[in-house]
Amino acid sequence: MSLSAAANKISDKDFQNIGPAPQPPTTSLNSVSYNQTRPITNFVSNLDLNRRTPAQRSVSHTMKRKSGWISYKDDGLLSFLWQKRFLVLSDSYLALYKTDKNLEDPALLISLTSIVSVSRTQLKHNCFEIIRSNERNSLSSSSSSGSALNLSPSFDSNKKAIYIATKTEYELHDWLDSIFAKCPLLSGVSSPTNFTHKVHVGFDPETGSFVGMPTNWEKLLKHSRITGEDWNNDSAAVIQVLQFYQEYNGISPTSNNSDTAKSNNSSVNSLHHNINTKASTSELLPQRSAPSPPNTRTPSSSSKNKLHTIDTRTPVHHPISSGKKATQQLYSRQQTSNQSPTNNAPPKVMMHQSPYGSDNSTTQKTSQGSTPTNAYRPHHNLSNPYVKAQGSASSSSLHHQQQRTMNAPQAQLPTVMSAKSFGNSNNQSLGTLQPRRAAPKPPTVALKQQAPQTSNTYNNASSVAAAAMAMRKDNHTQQQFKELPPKVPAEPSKDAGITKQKKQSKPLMSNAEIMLRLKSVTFNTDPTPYFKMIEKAGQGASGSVYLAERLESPPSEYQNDHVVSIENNEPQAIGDKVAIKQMILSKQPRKELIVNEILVMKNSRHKNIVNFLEAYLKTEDDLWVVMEFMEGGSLTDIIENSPTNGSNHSPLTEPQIAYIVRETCQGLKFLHDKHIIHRDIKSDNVLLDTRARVKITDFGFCAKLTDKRSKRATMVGTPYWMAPEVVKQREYDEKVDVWSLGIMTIEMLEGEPPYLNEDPLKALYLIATNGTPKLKNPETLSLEIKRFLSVCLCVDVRYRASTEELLHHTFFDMACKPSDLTQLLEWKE
Ligand SMILES: Nc1ncnc2c1ncn2[C@@H]1O[C@H](COP(=O)(O)OP(=O)(O)OP(=O)(O)O)[C@@H](O)[C@H]1O
Repeated sequence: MSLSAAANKISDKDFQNIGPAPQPPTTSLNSVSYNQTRPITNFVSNLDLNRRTPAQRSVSHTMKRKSGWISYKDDGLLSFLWQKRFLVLSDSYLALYKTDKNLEDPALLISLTSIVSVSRTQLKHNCFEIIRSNERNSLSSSSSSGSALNLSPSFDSNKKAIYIATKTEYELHDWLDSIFAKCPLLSGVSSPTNFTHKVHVGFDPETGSFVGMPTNWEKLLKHSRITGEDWNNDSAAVIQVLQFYQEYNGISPTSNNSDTAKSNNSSVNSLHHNINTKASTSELLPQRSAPSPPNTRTPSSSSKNKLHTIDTRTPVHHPISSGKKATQQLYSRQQTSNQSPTNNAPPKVMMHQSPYGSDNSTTQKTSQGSTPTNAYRPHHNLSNPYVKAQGSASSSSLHHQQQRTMNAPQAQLPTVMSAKSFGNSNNQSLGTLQPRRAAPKPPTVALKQQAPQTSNTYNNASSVAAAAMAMRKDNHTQQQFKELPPKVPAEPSKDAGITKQKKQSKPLMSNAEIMLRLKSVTFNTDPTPYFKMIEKAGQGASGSVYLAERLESPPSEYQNDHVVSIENNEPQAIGDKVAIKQMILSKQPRKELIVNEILVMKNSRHKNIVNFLEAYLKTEDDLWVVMEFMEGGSLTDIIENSPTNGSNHSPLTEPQIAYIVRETCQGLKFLHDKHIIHRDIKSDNVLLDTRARVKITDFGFCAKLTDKRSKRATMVGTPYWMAPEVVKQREYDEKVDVWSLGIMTIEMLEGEPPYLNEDPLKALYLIATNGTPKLKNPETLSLEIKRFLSVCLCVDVRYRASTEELLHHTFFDMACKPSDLTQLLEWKE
C-alpha cells in the first residue's frame, strides 16, 4: 500500500488530540508504527511533553522535534497580516503558538498527514507555502490526469494554504528539510497522485527573450525594459515585481492574449499612479477582504543560470527519494538567486556611513556580513561627530561608479559596494538616475516616438525623459484650463491615463454602511448658497478641485441630525477663499477611501496638514469637501515651474529644500505620533500657500497602526516613491513615509524622483534591488543634505531615521526664511 493510501486511513482525530497525552511509546520509537509501508513514526506529539512525567519525557526527548520563531500568514480573512509565531514540528503535527512558553495551546495545529504540498514562494523573502487538505482522501480524488500544461491553478476548496517566512535562507532550508522528512504525503514512495506542472523560466541569451513565462509575464517583461541581465542579477526580484504587479492588477498569468494586452496597457499606466493593492486603507475603516494567494508560485529553481521553476499548479510533490538531499537540491539554486540585497541579513553598513557623504575612512566595515556592533542611536548618529568627520571625498569615485552604471545600469552591479557609493547595506547596487516626471507609455514606444536610439543608456533615458516631460507638461497645461468639464475618476487626470487604483478589492463595508459613515461626517444639505465658485484649481483622480469664496457661514452643527464637529476649525469668515473638492460618488471605485480621507483630515489639525473645513452631501451622489485653499499649488507645480528647472541647477536651493522638507516632516511627525502612516508622500501631495506655508494633503491611503497591528503589509503608494519594503510586500510601518520624504527631497534636487524614466515594472525592480538610489550630481551637494538623504533612504528600516529623529538633523539648520520662497511662488501670479 502506498503511503498516501495508508495516510488516508488515519483519522484526523488521531492527530488532533491535544488533550491528555496519549500513552508514550514504551519501546523503541521505531516500533510505533502504523500499518503502512513506511511508518509514520512517533505519533505522540511533542506537544504533549509538558504533560508527561519526567520518565516519559526522557523517552520523548529522543523524538526529533524542531521549533523556532517564524512569520506566519494564512489565506483567510487575515491574510494580509504576517504574524510572529512559534513553530513546532513534531512527528505528527506542525503547531503554531503565540508564545514559546506555553506549548499547550496552539493557535494552529496541522496534522502532518494533511500536508499535501510544501513549496517555496516569493510572497516574502525566505518564505514557503504549506498546503493542507481538509479531506483525507482529497489527494486521490483530486488527482490530475493531464500532462498538458494547465496554467490555471485549480486551488481545491478543500485545501488551505499557509505561509511561513523565516529570518534566514538557512532556516528556510532547515524547515523545508524537516517538514519534507516528516510529512508522509510528501516523502512517500507512492506514485504521485496529483501532477505538478512546472514551467522553466529563464532568459535565453541567444534569442534575447524570456522563455517559459506565462503569457502575461512575457508581455509585461517585454514592455518593461527588464533585461536578461536584470534577470541574471536578481531573478527573484524580477519574479517578485511581476507578482506584485499581477496581484495588484488581479491578472492571472494565463490571461489570453487580448486580455493580456488590454490589461497590460491599463495596468502599466495604473502603476504610474497610486497603488493600493490587496486590501486595506486603514483601521480607520474596516479592512477589505484579503486576496487569495498569488496564482503563480515560484518555488524552486531548477537549473543553473537563474532558470526558475514556476509551479503553476498545486500541490507540489517531492518523491521520498528526494529527502533532505533533494530539497537541498531543489532550493539550493534559488538560494543563490534569492539572495536579494535586502535579505534579512544583518545590516552591513552602519548608520553613520552616509551613502551620500562618506569618505574612505568609512570603509565597508561590515561588507563581509558582520553585524554592526553599534546599534543605531538616532540622535547620536544624526549629530554624531563621526558623521561630521566623514569626508565629502565621495564625489569622484562615486562619479565613476555613476558613469559606469549609467552606461550599463544593471550590467555591473557591484557585489561589494564601496562606502563612497551608496553605502547602504547589503550590497545595494547603484541604479541609474535619469528621472523624469511621467512615463505614460511603455518606454519602447516612447523611445521610438521621441528620439532615435543611441547606444548610450543614459542618452536613451534622457530622451525618454524629455518625451515624458513634454507629456507631463501637456497634462499640466490641461490641468490649468479653467472649468474643464468634470472628468470621471477612471479617466486620466494626470500622468496620462493614470488612475489612482485599478484593483477593486471587495470592501468589507457595504455601500449603505459607507454612505452612513459619510453622512455622519457631512452636512446633508445643498452647499451652493454658501459658496461662489471662482475657478477650477486642479483635477484629481476622484474629482475636481475648485477655488471658491465663502458667502455664508457654514451650517450650524445642529442644523441636521448628523452633527459635524467643526469645533476645532479656525473661524471661517465670509469672503474667505476655500478649496472645494467635488466628487461624484457613483463614479468612485472606492468610496471608503473618501470617508477615510475625511476622517483623517477632520481629526488631524496641524499647521502642516491641509485643514478640512466641512463637507456636504449635496445629493446622495454629489459630495463636496471644503478645505483651506493653498494658492501656491502643489510642490510638483513649484518644482516644474522653478526658474532653474531644466538647467544644470536644482529647481530649488538647498535652503529652500530644507525649509519645505522640515515643514513636511513636522506634518508627518504629527501623523506618526497619532500612529497614522500617510503612505503616499510625494511632491503632488504637498501644497503651499502664498505665505509659504507647506501642508500635506491626500489622506485617502492613510493607515492607522494599533497595538495589535504595529505593521502593515498592504501595497499602497506610488511606485517611484515606494520604500523597498513595500515593493517587496514586507511588513512596514511609519518609516515608509520617511523613505518617500527622501525621494521627495530628490525631486526638489533633480526635478524628478529616481527611475521616473523607467517603465513602472522596471522601476519596481530597481527599487527592490538597488536600494538607496544614486544621486545625479552628488559632488554639487552639501554634506548635510547627503547625510539627510542617507538616513531617509536607508534600506534597512531599523537604521532609517524616524520623523522625530529627522527633525533634529543639522540639514534643517540651513532652512531658509519663508520669504525666500516667494520667487518660487511667483509662477502662479
Ligand atoms: N486645498 C487645496 N488648495 C489648492 N489647490 C488644491 C487643494 N487641494 C488640491 N488642489 C489642487 O487640485 C489638484 C488635485 O487635487 P486632488 O487632491 O484631488 O489630487 P489627487 O490626489 O491627484 O486626486 P485624488 O485625491 O482625487 O486621488 C492638486 O494637484 C492641486 O493642484
